[in-house]
Amino acid sequence: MFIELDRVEKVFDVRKKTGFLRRERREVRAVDSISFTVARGEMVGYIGPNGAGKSTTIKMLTGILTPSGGRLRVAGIDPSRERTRLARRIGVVFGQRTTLWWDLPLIDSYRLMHRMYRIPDARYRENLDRCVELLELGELLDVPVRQLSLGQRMRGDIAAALLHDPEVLYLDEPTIGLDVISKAKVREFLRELNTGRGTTVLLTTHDLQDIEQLCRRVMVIDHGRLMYDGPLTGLHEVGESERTLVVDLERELPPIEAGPARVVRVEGPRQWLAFPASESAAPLVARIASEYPLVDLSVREPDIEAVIAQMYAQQAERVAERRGAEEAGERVGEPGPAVS
Ligand SMILES: Nc1ncnc2c1ncn2[C@@H]1O[C@H](COP(=O)(O)OP(=O)(O)OP(=O)(O)O)[C@@H](O)[C@H]1O
Repeated sequence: MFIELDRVEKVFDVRKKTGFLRRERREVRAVDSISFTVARGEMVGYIGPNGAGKSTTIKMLTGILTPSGGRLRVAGIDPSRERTRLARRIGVVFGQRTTLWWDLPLIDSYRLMHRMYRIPDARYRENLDRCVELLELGELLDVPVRQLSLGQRMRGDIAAALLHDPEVLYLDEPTIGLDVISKAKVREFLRELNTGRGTTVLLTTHDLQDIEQLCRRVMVIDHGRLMYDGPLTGLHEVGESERTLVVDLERELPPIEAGPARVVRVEGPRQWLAFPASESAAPLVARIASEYPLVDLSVREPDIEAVIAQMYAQQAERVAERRGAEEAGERVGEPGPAVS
């Protein structure tokens, strides 16, 4: 397998100021025992709500962050140990940030990368020419990056990530904020990259159409846990299975025992318990209230369900808009009364 994660964890130690001199320490379990594999040449969607742990996973895959536990390999390499060696084989695009030099013309960023990454001349030329052609960058090469539109800059960034011919490309929101035409260009390019060149692609996005048009497989992460791994068609099943009870206790205590609910997260005196969505929360709440020093409590629907519902709603809206536009077009095109 090209990418392998075996019970990978990332725990952040966060210190929060709670008083003049007091600081509270708490753990954030950003990635919680995630296991998956990706074969060479696959294109996989990696989705989840804000704060689910997507970026943390990608940062571990690139070696920027070291896992707190578990085993992780990309092309047989342990990313955090051999980050430089791995860097030659991977490409990364963060939609919200650019790796390009803001004040320089686009081509100068590419020239700098050519030298910085010691890309052999022939390979650099060939890759640059291909990206310029397919991403339609020809007229943009002499334009300073700050003057590019978001869509142009994104295409520029994708080219930058591919100049050294990586075997795998990680994309974090590559179509965010782009207009319909730019989105289509980026998607078309990624499809060609994956099918034509066999580049493995891991795609993080909030846009269901990205997934629909590009990925046969999608992985869903929520609260650091992998909730679903399979074809897009099965996605609606996600989140239907469990709800979460968020319990605030008077003090830090060992994990609450209240089957069938199970504690999935503890942060100081706050505990999160997952329980089957089909069951009523009332008996569970009553039991915890009688056995534990309870301060506050709330029931949370799965975030991921909301995200997926939103993704589908947006898509439905787009379809409705398109239909509306088509119908309006038909009306305009309808023959009017004959004029003699
Ligand atoms: N350096 C850090 N220190 C402390 N906590 C962090 C750090 N980086 C991320 N976190 C926390 O880890 C959790 C997962 O964050 P992450 O950025 O991986 O989520 P995400 O799924 O990429 O979200 P988004 O869609 O908003 O980008 C969040 O609770 C976040 O606050």
